[in-house]
Amino acid sequence: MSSTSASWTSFIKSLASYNGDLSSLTAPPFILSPTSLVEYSQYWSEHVDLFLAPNFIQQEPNDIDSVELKHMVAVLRWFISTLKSQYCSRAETLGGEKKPLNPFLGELFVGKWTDESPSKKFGETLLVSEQVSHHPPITAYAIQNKTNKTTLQGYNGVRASMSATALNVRQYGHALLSYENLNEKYLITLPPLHIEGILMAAPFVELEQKSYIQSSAGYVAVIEYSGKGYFSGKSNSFKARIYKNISEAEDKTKALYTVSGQWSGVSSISRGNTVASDAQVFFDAKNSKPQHLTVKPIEEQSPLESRRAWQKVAEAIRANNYNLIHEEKTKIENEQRELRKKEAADDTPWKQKFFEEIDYTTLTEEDDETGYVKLANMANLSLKNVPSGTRKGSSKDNETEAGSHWRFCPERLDTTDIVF
Ligand SMILES: CCC(=O)OC[C@H](C)CC[C@H]1O[C@H]2C[C@H]3[C@@H]4CC=C5C[C@@H](O)CC[C@]5(C)[C@H]4CC[C@]3(C)[C@H]2[C@@H]1C
Repeated sequence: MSSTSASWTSFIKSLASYNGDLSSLTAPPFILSPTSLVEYSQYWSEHVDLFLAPNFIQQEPNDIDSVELKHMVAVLRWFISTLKSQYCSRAETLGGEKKPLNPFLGELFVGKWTDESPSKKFGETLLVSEQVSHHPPITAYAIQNKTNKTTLQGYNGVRASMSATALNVRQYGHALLSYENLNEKYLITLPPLHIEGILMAAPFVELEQKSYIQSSAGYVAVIEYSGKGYFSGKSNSFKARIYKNISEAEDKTKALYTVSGQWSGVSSISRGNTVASDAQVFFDAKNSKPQHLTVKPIEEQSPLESRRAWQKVAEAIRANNYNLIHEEKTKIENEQRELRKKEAADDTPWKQKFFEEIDYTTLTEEDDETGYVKLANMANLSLKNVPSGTRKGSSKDNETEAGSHWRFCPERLDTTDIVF
């Protein structure tokens, strides 16, 4: 048995006593990614043209659909376009899903997408991603395009549990998309997922159950996910239906549009609630090259920036040098422990740079300028700190703890010394 499979076998055995904290797992080096989880926020905008598309969609003279419905279809297309980068990019570049580096409190990842449009109508798009919590791990992010007054903000935390053969992951958090010029906002929830293939040491992500996109214009998209052996038998499958509002979503025959196929491949769209034979191609993930963001060289980065902070660990992982990985990781962990001790002694707790914690259960729709409360109420979603997309009153809407969420503070971006 090779050393790899020997270490993987002992790793699988360790999973039997998995305690629910992913960072506590000491996975063997070949399953470790040299990339920190704080970098995953970039996967929300590797198709900048689709992210900005609604800004360039106007009402046409003999349109059947309202312009808001046309924008809803465009936002669904952008969302579907993010999934392959979010959930398959490690499999494509590293040969399989990997365990990301566990970001330290305050770790930053910033970058920008340059304007690749022929007419230069996009302008620059900035990403700021910050580890706002270490226990539990929570990453908050904002993607801002000032030229078209378009901003995505959101946060993500995961809770995972092992079943016999898969790691089941519940995502906490949401994304909020705002098109200021259109006076439209969208709430996007995050689907549950599971990691299959762990026993064969070839892990990959499969999305499951449902997620929602609620438009401030009332339209709502309900997306159902499935993998091999479900309704289509293919991996990475989904069926999305757009409805006039959440109450009409109770009846599939009221769907205005139905989109179905593979989020990592081709999907098609047709009117109504079935996918007709003359369905049009909706999105083709395999033939839409993602645009990677530009990150400044490590020597120009601040000590809090991810690729500079983890540089030595990332090099050790790429060299498959287990002892050096452990040595360099321990240095970072000890530094962090010392910082926390000093903060506790001086009573100067760490302050998040670009985001603030917020309890939405205390806000009325009018008070909440992010628009989250109004959109969550429109979609009948819980405001509490429960798995993303939990319907109000459902069995999972049971948390007693107040709704601790994270909100972007755009004004802090204007005064920061961080260089993009
Ligand atoms: C089971 C223990 C273990 O370490 O096995 C190693 C395996 C690679 C499986 C565990 C890791 O799998 C990784 C996949 C990661 C998710 C991938 C994409 C996203 C979307 C992004 O927008 C937010 C983060 C999220 C949900 C990642 C969260 C962390 C995951 C589950 C990693 C697991 C530790």
